[in-house]
Amino acid sequence: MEQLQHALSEQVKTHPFTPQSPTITAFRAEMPAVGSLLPWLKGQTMFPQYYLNFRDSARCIAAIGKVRSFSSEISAQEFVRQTDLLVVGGLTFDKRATFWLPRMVLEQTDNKLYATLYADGAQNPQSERQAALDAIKTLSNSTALSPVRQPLRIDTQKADENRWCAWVKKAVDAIERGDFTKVVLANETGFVASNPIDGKDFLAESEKQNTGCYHFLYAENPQRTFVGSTPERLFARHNGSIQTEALAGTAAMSEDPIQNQREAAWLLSDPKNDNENLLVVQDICDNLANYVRRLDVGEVGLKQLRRVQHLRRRIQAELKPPFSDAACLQAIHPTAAVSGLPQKKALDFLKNTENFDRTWYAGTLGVMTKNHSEFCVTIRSAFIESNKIRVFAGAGIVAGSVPLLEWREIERKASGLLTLLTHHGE
Ligand SMILES: C=C(O[C@@H]1C=C(C(=O)O)C=C[C@H]1O)C(=O)O
Ligand SMILES: [Mg+2]
Repeated sequence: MEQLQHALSEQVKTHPFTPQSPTITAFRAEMPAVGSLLPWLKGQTMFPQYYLNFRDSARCIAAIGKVRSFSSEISAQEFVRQTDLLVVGGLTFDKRATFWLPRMVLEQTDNKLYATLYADGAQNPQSERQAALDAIKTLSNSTALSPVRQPLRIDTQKADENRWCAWVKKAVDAIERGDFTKVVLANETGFVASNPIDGKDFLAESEKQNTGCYHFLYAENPQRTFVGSTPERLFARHNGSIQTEALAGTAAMSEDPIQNQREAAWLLSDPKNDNENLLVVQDICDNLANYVRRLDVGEVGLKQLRRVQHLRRRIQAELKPPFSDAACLQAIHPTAAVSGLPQKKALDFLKNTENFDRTWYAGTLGVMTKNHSEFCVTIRSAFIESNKIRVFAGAGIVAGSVPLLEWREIERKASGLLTLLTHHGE
């Protein structure tokens, strides 16, 4: 990190910081890859803080501070197109957009660590120079990660087993009446721990145990951190190609490989779960239709995790120019994997049934650049506030859904995060 500090200070010292230049300057430096970026992030006091460890590559981003903000996906995209810089952020479940250009971004790939520091020419030159120098100092801050295991006590639950089963029954009745074909109900459960839970420690433990996922963290301020480990991609775009997927339909996973295989065979042949998945395929394909010139849906496969396994169909498409991330976000989020189908009817049902605001749960977080953008779906997630944690989990309700089985499904999904606190790691 000293290497990065030195290289960046040299650049900042010689930069003119001309008054009222509208442009953003990016100062860049690189060094060989280090271990996890989470100890660095844990050592920071600058907010917002953002972290995204990608699912299918070694790429990982950690960012602090904010130089510019964008309250719509369109304005974020315009900025990215004009400047060729990166923005981070996303959309809440109900599509409120928050994107920003951070002050400092660390990006790690297989073998390199890149640091980029941004300075805004539209700001006062003296204060921008100072802000840049302050950001460079953060590179030497780092706090060792600590274990997170501790006793938890359940505090509040938006739906207990009985209420959940009533919600599911109401949904199945509405499906039988023909109001909609799928709705994804969710629950929020709050727990109290004896000591404060550190979001970075928690996520580091999740990275160890919940492999095969995107790991994300977003903290707007020191009081509240949104974290999670999701198996689900919203989309990844490389120039004009996008890769998305229908991830829906669930069976149990345990430490018993024979049992897991039995569950997998059942999942792959169960019509109710296949229907859950196919409705997501239909939703994504219909919503992308206007923006693509070719679209392929892959064969059904399995996405196996620590506590659950899912059906997955990969979807690959060629976008029509001008390859718009904003259009993709608006077209497919929230997919029928987290909302339902038809969407409007399903969302109305959720508004009248769920007794909490989802905010960032089942939203999307990612990064946007001119040529490459990637967003995950923020399920398997939680809010951490001091010694309290609120965990979210949902399940797709379709014709044939059995309330008690859907209850077990959401309890298993939530356990992916909760067992990090309550069980012994390896
Ligand atoms: C809504 C969630 O997961 C979604 C619902 C699934 C299902 O019902 O089978 C599977 C994966 C996700 O599409 C969640 O984990 O909160
Ligand atoms: Mg399900």
